[in-house]
Amino acid sequence: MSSSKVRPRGVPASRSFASVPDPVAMASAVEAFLRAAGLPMDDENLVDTPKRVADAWSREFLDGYAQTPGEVLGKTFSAPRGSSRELVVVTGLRFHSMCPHHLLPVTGVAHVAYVPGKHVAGFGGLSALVDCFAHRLILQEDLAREVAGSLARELGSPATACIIEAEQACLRMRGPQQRDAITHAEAYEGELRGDGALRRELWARLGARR
Ligand SMILES: Nc1nc2c(ncn2[C@@H]2O[C@H](COP(=O)(O)OP(=O)(O)OP(=O)(O)O)[C@@H](O)[C@H]2O)c(=O)[nH]1
Ligand SMILES: [Zn+2]
Repeated sequence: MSSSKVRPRGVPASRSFASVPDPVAMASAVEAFLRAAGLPMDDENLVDTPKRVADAWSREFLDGYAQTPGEVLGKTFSAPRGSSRELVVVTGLRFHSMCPHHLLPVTGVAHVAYVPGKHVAGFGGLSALVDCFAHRLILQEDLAREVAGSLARELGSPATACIIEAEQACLRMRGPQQRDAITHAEAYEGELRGDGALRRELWARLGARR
């Protein structure tokens, strides 16, 4: 069977992906796109562009499809018992992504919080978890939901949150031309879903960093 028929590891069956990335076919498609835009493909700055674009997209911008949350979280540790099961908050996790509608960049920061259940994650794993979903074609709201949801599942956590602040090139550079716009999205799971004391504590701690 050709490798192009194999769905990447970690891609849920509910999502339809025709194949794993094929950088050679991607490069030809980029070349066809540039030619169709009327650009001279013998220009020294364009001649290698199709390959550069295909490499960047297949290796960096879409590599999240080949990852699973469990793998990228890496080694987890048994949660400390008793009173130390308090809210863990990690702010300012920088990420980049590509918007699914215009294929333009989104850059931003994610703030991730959870109450340890059975396991705690290494902080590096939390950053990798954000990238695992950011490096797919995903809406910002879904990015927040996927991070909060997978953290709850993988760590057996009773409360998780992911808050995203981003700069969307499709809002800043085209269409509405809102050069200063910052978009916000948040997602909560478990005990953080309700607007109670834990949610207030989270926002107090997020507010303290500003
Ligand atoms: N909610 C949400 N919207 C997004 C995200 N990324 C891009 N968009 C928006 O999706 C919309 C796509 O709208 P369309 O009407 O199909 O495209 P468009 O005519 O180019 O839209 P305008 O940007 O309004 O000119 C745009 O308004 C984008 O700003 C995201 O992560 N979340
Ligand atoms: Zn867009």
